[in-house]
Amino acid sequence: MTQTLTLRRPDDWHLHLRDGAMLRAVLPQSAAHFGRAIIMPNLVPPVVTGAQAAAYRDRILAALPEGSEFTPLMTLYLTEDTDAEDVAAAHASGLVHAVKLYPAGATTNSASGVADFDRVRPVLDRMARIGLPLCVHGEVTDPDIDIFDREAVFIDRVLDPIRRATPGLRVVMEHITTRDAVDYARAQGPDLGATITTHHLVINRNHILAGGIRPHYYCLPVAKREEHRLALRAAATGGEPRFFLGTDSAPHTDAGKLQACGCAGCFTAPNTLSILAQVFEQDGALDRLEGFASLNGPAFYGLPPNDATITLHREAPDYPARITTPDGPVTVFDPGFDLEWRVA
Ligand SMILES: NC(=O)N[C@@H](CC(=O)O)C(=O)O
Ligand SMILES: [Zn+2]
Ligand SMILES: [Zn+2]
Repeated sequence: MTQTLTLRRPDDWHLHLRDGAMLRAVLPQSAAHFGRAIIMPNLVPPVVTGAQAAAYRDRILAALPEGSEFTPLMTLYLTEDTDAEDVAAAHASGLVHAVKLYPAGATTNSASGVADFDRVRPVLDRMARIGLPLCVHGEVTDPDIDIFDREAVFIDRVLDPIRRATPGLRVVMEHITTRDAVDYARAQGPDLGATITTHHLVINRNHILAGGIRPHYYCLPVAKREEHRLALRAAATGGEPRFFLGTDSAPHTDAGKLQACGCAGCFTAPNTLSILAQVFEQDGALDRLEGFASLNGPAFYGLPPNDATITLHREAPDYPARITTPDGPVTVFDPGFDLEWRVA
């Protein structure tokens, strides 16, 4: 039995670091294991302009623990008023690596997102020309659409039409949760990638709702039926280059999660790699973990893989059930089974 696993240092292609005290509390958790991360721009107010992204990057760098080698890769939050010139300049300077599309109202802090997709057409056309990827939260917001169908309907009604109208646009389907998304992604060319979270490889909707409601498993897009989880497992562990890790680690305080209308998001940064090693081993694919976590993402984003490596040992990891922050405790995602791999 393999006792030690060494891989190129992984990257996280979808991460929420928040700001202020929460940023300082959660950043060390990601910086301990990951080389780089695509930083989500859904702050309050959102990170819309290049100047705001530069200032946010500076706050992240200032919050990094001494000696840490973590590089934040910044994104811009697409609004109906986004200026294509500003986006292009922020990309050309090397600051911005993607633009994030939130359908207005789809998820946490998405009120400034896009409702009328015609209004962002000039920005999308410009992005296609300069090769800047669009990261997409893929759920429709129509209240008449069942929440478990919102991803599949988004692919048909929004994503595919946008891609047809903007040839050459590079798109990342973020945090996919359905067999429909896996099948769609597989049928596209190399200008389409898809991130998969750690928690969607582990939980289905029963984990949230059966035998009592478990708010710490509630995230968006919400976990679906078991058949969808199995499709995601096959996609993540199957070695196809279009699928890569984006943890969507999304910290909320327990007070925010545990209320009558609780926040969406799972905080997985502290134990993501331990969980992934176990998931890949269960599926007989330990040799493919490096592709998923460390190679496929950089290849899509046109960056070299990290030179540094990370080693895991077969040993129970040691992480707290919740971390303390000045804003209150934040519960770490519980995979529901004992973990066997520890990051050295
Ligand atoms: N995934 C979530 O459930 N929440 C994210 C937003 C997002 O990624 O949609 C957050 O910012 O809390
Ligand atoms: Zn999202
Ligand atoms: Zn997210």
